[in-house]
Amino acid sequence: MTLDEARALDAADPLAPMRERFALPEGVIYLDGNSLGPLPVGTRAAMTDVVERQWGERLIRSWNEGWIDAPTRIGAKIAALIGAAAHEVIVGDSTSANLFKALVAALRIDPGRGVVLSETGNFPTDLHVAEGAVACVPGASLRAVPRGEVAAAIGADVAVLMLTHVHYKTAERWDMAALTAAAHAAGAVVVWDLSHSGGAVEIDLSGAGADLAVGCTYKYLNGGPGAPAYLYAAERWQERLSSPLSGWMGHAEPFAFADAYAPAPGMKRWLAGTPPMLAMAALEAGVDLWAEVDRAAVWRKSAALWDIMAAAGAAAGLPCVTPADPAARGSHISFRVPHAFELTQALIARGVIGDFRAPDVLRLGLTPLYLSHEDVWRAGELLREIIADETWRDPRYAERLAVT
Ligand SMILES: Cc1ncc(COP(=O)(O)O)c(C=O)c1O
Ligand SMILES: Nc1c(O)cccc1C(=O)C[C@H](N)C(=O)O
Repeated sequence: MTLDEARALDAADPLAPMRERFALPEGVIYLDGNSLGPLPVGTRAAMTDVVERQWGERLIRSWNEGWIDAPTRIGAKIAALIGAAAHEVIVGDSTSANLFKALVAALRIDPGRGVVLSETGNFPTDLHVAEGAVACVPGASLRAVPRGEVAAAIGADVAVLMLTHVHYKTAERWDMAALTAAAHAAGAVVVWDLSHSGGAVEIDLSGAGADLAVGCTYKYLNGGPGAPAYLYAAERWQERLSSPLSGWMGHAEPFAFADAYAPAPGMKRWLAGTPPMLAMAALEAGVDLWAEVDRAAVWRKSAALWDIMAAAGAAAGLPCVTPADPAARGSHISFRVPHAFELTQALIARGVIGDFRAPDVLRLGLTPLYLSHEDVWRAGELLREIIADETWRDPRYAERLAVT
């Protein structure tokens, strides 16, 4: 790929105007939208409105003027992105907390089965939360096996298969329909973590016959740092499952102030406490951008950006750990290299922000809403340069950071 070819792709790119909707700093090529999405321009006005007018002027009346329904309203918008029905998704709490709720609820379906099956090397919070969830359910236990052994390990004792659809480090993608079918055939349910796939790849929860899913909104949905996460429960499970975090906002009648808990119908039962409205407002502004784009164009562009960076990585001699088949991966690309940390820091010093995942992965997020083909081409050129001239060996780039 030449610079002119990249520019020709940009000239024909139907998503190119979306770049103006993000407040990205000058001189930065942002390849970390898979960890923290950038600020949408519209979020500023949304935050001003929620603070100045909704909170400042309308005060508590705002709960009846759109706040109380925000978790289901925003959930319905996210549902459209993940192949769910509008009434199957709710927004609230963190992905970690939602995962806990989903796992405990799923473990309680059949007390005769107690195993949560997952993969070793899953995102740490998934395994940590599963450890905590099994400790809350008598007879339950966690079994994590290497990725290649997961399918064969779905035995009669498995209650829940817990998988991250797109792997945070390698971007490997599970075949959602196949794994869901395999789990169902063995009598288990599946909890999918969509954190690295929501807004990154096409998802069809309904088509896959999915049971439960959770996902993060501060990555590809651009909801802001620590934005509330989402939880999906297929309609067929909604009245049978309830949340172990049985808080008042999940009650059928929160303002009856009853002593005894009675779960709300539908998805509201998964709420625990009061929704964080400032964060909800930012999230909604990010999610609303998705209504304006042709999603098929997003997935196509993601594959084109990937090809540009894969070619640059190959030219630089970097081993790629992300599958080449677009159907088998997410929207980031990862290279395994012993000096990945230093390379990441050297790139950041030159304006290309990616990230490092310990111990040896350089990870680059390819987000079609605000990256051009030229951006990715330039980032690839810089990567080749830094490797060729060995600037990454500068001792400054070895200084460790608390958050990577
Ligand atoms: C697969 C996966 N699950 C969950 C999370 C995050 O969970 P939380 O928002 O609770 O920190 C991340 C990233 O932070 C992730 O990559
Ligand atoms: N949530 C994060 C944070 O608070 C600080 C730094 C990174 C994150 C992340 O989201 C990490 C991300 N899930 C990952 O895939 O590595």
